[in-house]
Amino acid sequence: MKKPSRENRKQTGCSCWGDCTCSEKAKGPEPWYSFRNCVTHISIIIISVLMARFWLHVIYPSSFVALAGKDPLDAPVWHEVPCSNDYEEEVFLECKPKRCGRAVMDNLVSRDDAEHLLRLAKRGLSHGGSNGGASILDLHSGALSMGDKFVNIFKIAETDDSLFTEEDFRIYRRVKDQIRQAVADKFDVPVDKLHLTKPTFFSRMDTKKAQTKHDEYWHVHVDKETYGSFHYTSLLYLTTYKNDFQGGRFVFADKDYNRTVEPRVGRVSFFTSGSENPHFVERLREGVRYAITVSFTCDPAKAIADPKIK
Ligand SMILES: O=C(O)CCC(=O)C(=O)O
Ligand SMILES: [Fe+2]
Repeated sequence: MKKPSRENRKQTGCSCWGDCTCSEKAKGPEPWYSFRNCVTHISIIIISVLMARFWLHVIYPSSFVALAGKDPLDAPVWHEVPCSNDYEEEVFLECKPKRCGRAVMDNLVSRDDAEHLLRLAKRGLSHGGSNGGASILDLHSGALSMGDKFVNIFKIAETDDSLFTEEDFRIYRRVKDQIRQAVADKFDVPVDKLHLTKPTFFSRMDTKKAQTKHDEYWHVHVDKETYGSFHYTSLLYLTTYKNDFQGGRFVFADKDYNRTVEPRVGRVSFFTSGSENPHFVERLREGVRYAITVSFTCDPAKAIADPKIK
């Protein structure tokens, strides 16, 4: 159909922009832009926007869903995911994951123990701390972040008798054993086949600008690749999201959604360490976040001993 002149359109009242019923009103020649055209074009635009949103979501899953929100859980959370083939070549038949996924529990570790460990973490880390936003204290090797390096906390303890007590280590071991038992139960592994491995450490994260790669805790990673020996990773949170810090949620970067675990004092989260569980910690916007990463391996050659007062 020939496009009418502007003059002609005025006469027929056929300007769909703002008047989509023009074709009904129009007497005379059929309008060049009818009501039906208008509806078709608007539908195409809506469908295109919805499809673009869908594909963007597939390529960049930006939607966050909470696996475990900040409030106390009534019951443990379990989210099963298909295992990656990361374990196929491995020989630890009784121990390596037969099923994979993530669990979150609020009633495993007592609040008293979590608070005791928080005081221990603060005391230890007060003797060091990185220049960037992430510091660690490893009571097994003694590694403590200091500036952009590490020092040995046990050297510092030699000159400060009150730094660690027997009670600190007793609680640390008890909590580690509670978590180990829960991992063994959930993944159906004989508990004596699960060995503590390194690194197992306290972490402190804050809003300081990163100075080294160690400070950049917000990158998606797979623990089995990053740390080598891990089969099961667990985390015990010592501070609470939104009360003690903003940002800092733990995030499983799944293909469909980012699934979050919001830290709270005493909350334990554990998961299989392969590439079925890529994850990161959201950047902190405010406050300070404390946690312990407790790591387990099936490989007896990679086992580490419980920490002791030196
Ligand atoms: O602190 C956390 O929530 C996670 C830390 C982490 O991903 C790790 O230690 O590998
Ligand atoms: Fe990790």
